[in-house]
Amino acid sequence: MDRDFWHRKWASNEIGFHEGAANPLMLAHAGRLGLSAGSRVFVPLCGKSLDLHWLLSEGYRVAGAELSRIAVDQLFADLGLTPGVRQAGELLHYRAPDIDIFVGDIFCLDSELLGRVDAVYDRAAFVALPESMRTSYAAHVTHLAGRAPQLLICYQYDQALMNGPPFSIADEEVRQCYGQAYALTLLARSEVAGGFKGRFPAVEAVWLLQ
Ligand SMILES: C[S@@+](CC[C@H](N)C(=O)[O-])C[C@H]1O[C@@H](n2cnc3c(N)ncnc32)[C@H](O)[C@@H]1O
Repeated sequence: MDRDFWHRKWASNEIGFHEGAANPLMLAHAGRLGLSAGSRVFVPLCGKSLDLHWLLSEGYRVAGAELSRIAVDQLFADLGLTPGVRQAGELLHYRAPDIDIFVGDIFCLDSELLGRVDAVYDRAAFVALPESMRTSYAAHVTHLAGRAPQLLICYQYDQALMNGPPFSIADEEVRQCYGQAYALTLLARSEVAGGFKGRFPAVEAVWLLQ
């Protein structure tokens, strides 16, 4: 998945991954991240997710990284916020009270620019990347977050039935990518209602990384 793939998706509004409400698994399990008012949650590959709206409404601060400026413009419009925008190295930094979004390749983001992170919420980010990128993505996010706890949601399905993204992630891969830096707890496995894209069975696995 190169950058053009995602830019094309946003340009043609082919964003089937975007959910029309806050993610139920996040709502069910975010409590395990030990957040308190003012905690800053990093959402890698955030798109224009309504999960960010929910995090803000709960009194948390949000930082995100997203390749597409279309997505981030829509995110701020949906939030009813007018961001300040500045160039930050190779990235654009969109900011408004309690929210910072870094627009560009997440691999250009460093921990100094990102700032304090109390937790990471990863939905449709790790699973959006091909296997060849996932090890370096996991290491990068772990480093950016200073090993802050993470809530990670992964799909599991028969990869022979569909090319990703989203990709199917075996438990073993989560352990390989994150097991050195974190203690891992599998919080839940949840059947995707009606199957994946209505075509075949799939499960979502929710991991807590501490
Ligand atoms: C499957 S979408 C998920 C978006 C969001 N997490 C959600 O739940 O709706 C993956 C997102 O990652 C973004 N993306 C892909 N590669 C990226 C990269 N290298 N750096 C930053 N964002 C990237 C894409 O533009 C896309 O919006």
